[in-house]
Amino acid sequence: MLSLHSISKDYRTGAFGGATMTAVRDVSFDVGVGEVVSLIGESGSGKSTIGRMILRLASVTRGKVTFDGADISAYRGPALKEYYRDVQGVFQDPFSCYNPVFRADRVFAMIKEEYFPRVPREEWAEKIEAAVEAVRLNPGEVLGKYPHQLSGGQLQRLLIARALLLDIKLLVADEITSMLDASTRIDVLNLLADLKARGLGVLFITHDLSLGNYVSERTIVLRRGSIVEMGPTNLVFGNPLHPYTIKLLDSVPRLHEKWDVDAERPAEPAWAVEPLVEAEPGHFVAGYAA
Ligand SMILES: Nc1ncnc2c1ncn2[C@@H]1O[C@H](COP(=O)(O)OP(=O)(O)OP(=O)(O)O)[C@@H](O)[C@H]1O
Repeated sequence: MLSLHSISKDYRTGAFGGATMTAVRDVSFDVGVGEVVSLIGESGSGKSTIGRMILRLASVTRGKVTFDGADISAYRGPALKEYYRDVQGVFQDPFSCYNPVFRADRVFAMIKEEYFPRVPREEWAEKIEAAVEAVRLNPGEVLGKYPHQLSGGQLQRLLIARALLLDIKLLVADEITSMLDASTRIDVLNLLADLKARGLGVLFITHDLSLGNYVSERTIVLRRGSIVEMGPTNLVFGNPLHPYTIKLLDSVPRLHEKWDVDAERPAEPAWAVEPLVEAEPGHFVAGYAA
């Protein structure tokens, strides 16, 4: 379904844009139909940049992203609109996606105008109810409410319901649980399991290793823009082989801390991007030597 072919992203930095920094380097992976894949790494490792490139919110500097075999960079106008029928993103901060002046379900009206202008009002109302129920919300409790009358978890689920109205094939979920409290977080994770059961593919972007372990069948560990380890989640968690993954697993309680680039650099002067080696079937580790 979705394939990343050696994609890289350079950002221009410096006062006059004269310098560049490579935020993502030679990243390749696939997300299959109905597959949940976790993309894990510390803050600044390039996870969101990858999500944004998949969603066409950031350009790809080198390499390409294909969906069902077609290069997505070529899509313009109607073709891009069709792409968004298949692929949608949900992000960290649900509050920022709503205008406090309007009722929260206005987000559905925008989809109707754009994609379903001719669907009759009653049929549309039924579609909305079904989508809202699919995200484990009670339509009577949430429809017609203003954003401030709903919780972060409810707002987040309404955004997922909006994506479901389009009958998408892939959801890019970027830190969708990080602003939720612990119990709501579990609800949203259970919801992802439901979505998977419906055949939806999910790229679950998180800095929280334990959440990745909970939801995904495949895990990709990103470090400074490069993949250091990837494979079936049980192997990556049960038999981590790259020193960075081992360190991440050891430091689970501290993962929310901002990664301090300058503080870490002197300790690892010789760090380089190493090619991925298949250490055991399906389990790839950068620079692995048996
Ligand atoms: N628009 C931009 N211009 C310049 N640099 C950027 C831009 N967006 C991101 N970066 C830089 O690219 C690197 C990767 O950022 P990115 O947001 O992809 O990381 P992340 O792993 O998602 O981190 P977080 O979990 O904090 O969101 C960071 O060093 C960031 O400062």
